[in-house]
Amino acid sequence: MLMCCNDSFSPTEEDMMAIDDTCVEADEDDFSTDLVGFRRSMRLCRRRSHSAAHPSCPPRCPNSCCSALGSPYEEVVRYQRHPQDAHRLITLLGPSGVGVNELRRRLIEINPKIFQGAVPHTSRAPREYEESGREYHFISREIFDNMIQNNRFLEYGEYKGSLYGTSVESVREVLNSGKICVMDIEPNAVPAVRTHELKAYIIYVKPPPHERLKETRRGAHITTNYYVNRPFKDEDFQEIEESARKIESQFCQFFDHVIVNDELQDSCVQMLTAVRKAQDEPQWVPASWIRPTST
Ligand SMILES: Nc1ncnc2c1ncn2[C@@H]1O[C@H](COP(=O)(O)OP(=O)(O)OP(=O)(O)O)[C@@H](O)[C@H]1O
Repeated sequence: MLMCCNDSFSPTEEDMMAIDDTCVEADEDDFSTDLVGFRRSMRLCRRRSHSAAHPSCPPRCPNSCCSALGSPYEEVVRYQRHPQDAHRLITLLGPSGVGVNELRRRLIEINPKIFQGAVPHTSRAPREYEESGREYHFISREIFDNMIQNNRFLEYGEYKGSLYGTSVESVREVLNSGKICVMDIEPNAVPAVRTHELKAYIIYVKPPPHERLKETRRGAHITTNYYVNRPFKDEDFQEIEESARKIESQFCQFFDHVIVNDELQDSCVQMLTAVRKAQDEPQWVPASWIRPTST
């Protein structure tokens, strides 16, 4: 368990042991196909996802998102979250297959009293064991479309004929409960989460050098558009590396922290430290988050 005093926390020896336990448990975990499907459907659909905020941003966007994407410069100021303020949204970003989902899952597993994911929405029918508001908010396609029109999603996409998306409201719900919301995003959602309200802290998950990538993923399995849980192949590593290069070349200015996902346990420790710093220590953020400009 993590200590959490006055909204701050710091990993202790016990936390590190919890990380060890989590890692061992997770290694031994044999995820059911359904659970894999649950985790994957959001991520796979995100590969073809859209960000709701981008097209709707006014020319002088107060969120400094669109303008920052197109400009090499952005005015920044030092910001420290007040203990009474909502936590910053923690977002994990990285090439598909690098381990973004694994890290997010482990972080929440380490201390679900502190970390939580936002409940996504979907237009697909619930399965027998699913409960609306727990796995997903199950809504009709019509309502989903309506929410898209009203810019209620941070990102959304279609997978196997159903829509999936994460709404600002779902993230807000977690933040309002006092927990730290952890979300994995696709690059095109960067503008949507970089807002005055969410103050997203973006952790980029980077693949390690080629040989280490191959070595560490020797016993691991990947889920692609066509296969659930098959061993990694050389082309997967090449795809991860190629995708990493593209993300880095286009989005590196938005990375608040970079984790090279080599050994999982090290990555978990690094992630905990980064998350604590994001919440409790001064960070550079866009000036417009602190002094929103009038439009
Ligand atoms: N550091 C690591 N060492 C060994 N295996 C890892 C490591 N990180 C992740 N994995 C494994 O790699 C596989 C892919 O990870 P994960 O599902 O988190 O990928 P992802 O980045 O979310 O991509 P996708 O979009 O395909 O879901 C999983 O089986 C995971 O357990």
